[in-house]
Amino acid sequence: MVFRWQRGQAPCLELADFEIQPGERLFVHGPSGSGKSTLLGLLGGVLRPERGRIILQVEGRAVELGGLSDRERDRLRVDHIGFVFQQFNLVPYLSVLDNVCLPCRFSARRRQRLAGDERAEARRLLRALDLGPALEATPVTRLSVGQQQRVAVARALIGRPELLIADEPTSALDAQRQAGFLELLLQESAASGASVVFVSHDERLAAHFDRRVALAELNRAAALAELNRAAALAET
Ligand SMILES: Nc1ncnc2c1ncn2[C@@H]1O[C@H](COP(=O)(O)OP(=O)(O)OP(=O)(O)O)[C@@H](O)[C@H]1O
Repeated sequence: MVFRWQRGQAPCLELADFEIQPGERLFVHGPSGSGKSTLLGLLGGVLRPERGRIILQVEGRAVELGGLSDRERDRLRVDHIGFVFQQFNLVPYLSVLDNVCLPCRFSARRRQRLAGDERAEARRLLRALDLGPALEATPVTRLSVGQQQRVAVARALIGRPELLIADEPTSALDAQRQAGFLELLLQESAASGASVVFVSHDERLAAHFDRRVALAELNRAAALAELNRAAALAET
């Protein structure tokens, strides 16, 4: 699969084939600027590859993202993929509980999986992520960064999406809180059976996952750039 941000420029990503198993927790690492967020954008159908295919297994069907219209891709994303972004992207004027329930407002599929009781499930997730009832009605802007991160995880997991995509959600936490937060994220995603793709430049976090992969191992574009740099250095 090949992706470039601008025509005529070198590809940002040129990936060899790779697969993520259902329920597998994958850790992808690479230095800043190596294309981690770009990879997640492609997996989530927010970006389109120039060549190659991205196939998701949903409800026993193999769905190729490139074969869908924009609307179908949006629908697939909201029904089957949970995102945790670097900046969380919580809605500032909504309470904690309403932020967590938000995906269910847009997805009948997620509501169905919860038999329609999304507020009860939002509360269960918040408790599991160590956020007590006193916080439910609080506007998210009054939470600490660590609390906002956990709200973002609860929102991504509500309605049991098959895939959880997380983009450096621990970058603002100290080492001890990172470990606790990751345990919670992985426990909850395991409970809902979701596959997890988690990207970070911090390789210490890899031990928490089933499999780790360096983006450079997958990315021929990065490998080529590295070879060219090495060749240029050897010439000087
Ligand atoms: N919207 C964009 N338009 C053009 N180029 C972009 C855009 N977003 C990212 N890039 C470029 O793509 C490359 C990979 O960026 P990306 O954000 O995917 O890296 P990253 O590994 O996630 O970095 P970080 O760890 O700093 O978040 C960089 O060279 C970046 O400049």
